[in-house]
Amino acid sequence: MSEETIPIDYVMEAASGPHFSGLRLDGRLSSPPSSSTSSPAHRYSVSSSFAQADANTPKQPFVIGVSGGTASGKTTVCDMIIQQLHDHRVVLVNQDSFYRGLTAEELERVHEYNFDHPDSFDTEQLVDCIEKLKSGQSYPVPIYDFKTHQRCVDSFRQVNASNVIILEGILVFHDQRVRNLMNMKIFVDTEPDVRLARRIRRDTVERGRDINSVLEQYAKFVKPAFDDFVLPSKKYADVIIPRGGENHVAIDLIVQHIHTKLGQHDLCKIYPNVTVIQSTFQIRGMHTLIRDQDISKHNFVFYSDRLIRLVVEHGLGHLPFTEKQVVTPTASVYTGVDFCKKLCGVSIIRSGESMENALRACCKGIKIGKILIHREGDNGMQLIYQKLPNDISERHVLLLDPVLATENTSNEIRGSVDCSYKQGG
Ligand SMILES: Nc1ncnc2c1ncn2[C@@H]1O[C@H](COP(=O)(O)OP(=O)(O)O)[C@@H](O)[C@H]1O
Ligand SMILES: O=c1ccn([C@@H]2O[C@H](COP(=O)(O)O)[C@@H](O)[C@H]2O)c(=O)[nH]1
Repeated sequence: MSEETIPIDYVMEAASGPHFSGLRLDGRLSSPPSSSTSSPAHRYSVSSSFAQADANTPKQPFVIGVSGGTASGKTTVCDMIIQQLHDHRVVLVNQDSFYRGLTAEELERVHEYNFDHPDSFDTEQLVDCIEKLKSGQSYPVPIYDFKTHQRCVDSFRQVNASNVIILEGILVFHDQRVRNLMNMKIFVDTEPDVRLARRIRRDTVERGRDINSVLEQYAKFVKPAFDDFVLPSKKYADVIIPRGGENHVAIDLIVQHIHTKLGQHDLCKIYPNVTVIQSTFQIRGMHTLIRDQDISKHNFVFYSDRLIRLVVEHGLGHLPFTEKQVVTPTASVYTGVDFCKKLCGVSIIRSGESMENALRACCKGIKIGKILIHREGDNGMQLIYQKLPNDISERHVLLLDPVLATENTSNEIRGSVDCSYKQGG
């Protein structure tokens, strides 16, 4: 392995850091592995560069609060927003996860416990969670069990920092400290009788209740608390969605607004030669696979190749063409096109300085025509773009995702690009 490459296991470990959303296994390594062929300096600089990339993340996450009565369709609306924001990393935090959990005494008299009162939530912990996520740190969110009314003692959901944080719950607008953390507040407004019907079905099917206890709890606690706390907090909403998840128009408008706020399109407006390759769940699925510390080397190479192929194909689509005529086996003339320039591939580890050096080294005598950004790794790449030298002759540069900077890329893929460069550390 050359001085400039980094062991795959380490690259993947570093890449599983806090710039990813979603679940993360507890107890993952966060320090470099002890046995490795790369120099300690290399290993240290990769580790610190990831931490740095996080601290330097230019924008704070966009925090959306979604409130509404029980069974109004909050979760459904959140799922629809997440689906439509597929090209951004989004995490969903449920206020329910911050239920305090009942003491033995309270459990004995569970029918007298008011789960709809603000005091039943640990709001300090909820605030701490959102503040940490906003500042780019990950957070161990508790797991609450609606059947036992307890939190799991030995497990939690490790939520990582993301572009968008959605906080959902009946009382997320009640406390001013929580409201102040939000950039957008949505209230899902559904008729009480529809909500009650849904709640009866959901609580008997999913939460282990019988109809009588659901109705009793509804009359004693749920409805009064809705009138006292949930409904009055509706006035804080920026957007009210009647009919919840059925309201596709409202959800489309909200998603459009979030896209604008995240400034994805502005990047392309400011830098006309930047092209962002839209992410899809399929692409993110492959990124997830290659970053998994348990992936086999064979699968790592297989999925890396598939990802690189997407970038290469996209890059080829940006090359200029000239007309070319060929003679077919039946002796007719076919007028087609031929590339008139070549691609230059650059694989970069996500670090401001080393990326710049990589580009400078790679692009000596080359003018950068188009820059392709693969969304999964675009933070570092936006950074480097702003520092690019512009005194170089004409060629196209293709930036591959940093985690793919290994020597395992297949020859077939390597053959698609004119020149490649590997930079580690
Ligand atoms: N538009 C809808 N039509 C029919 N059922 C729905 C609709 N929206 C939600 N539901 C169902 O109602 C129940 C509660 O919805 P959910 O989105 O979990 O509400 P909340 O998060 O506000 O409690 C779920 O069982 C869900 O499948
Ligand atoms: O142990 C518990 C905790 C909560 N509840 C009820 O849940 C709803 C809130 O959840 P939604 O998904 O927003 O409906 C709240 O009205 C509580 O009454 C519970 O029954 N048991």
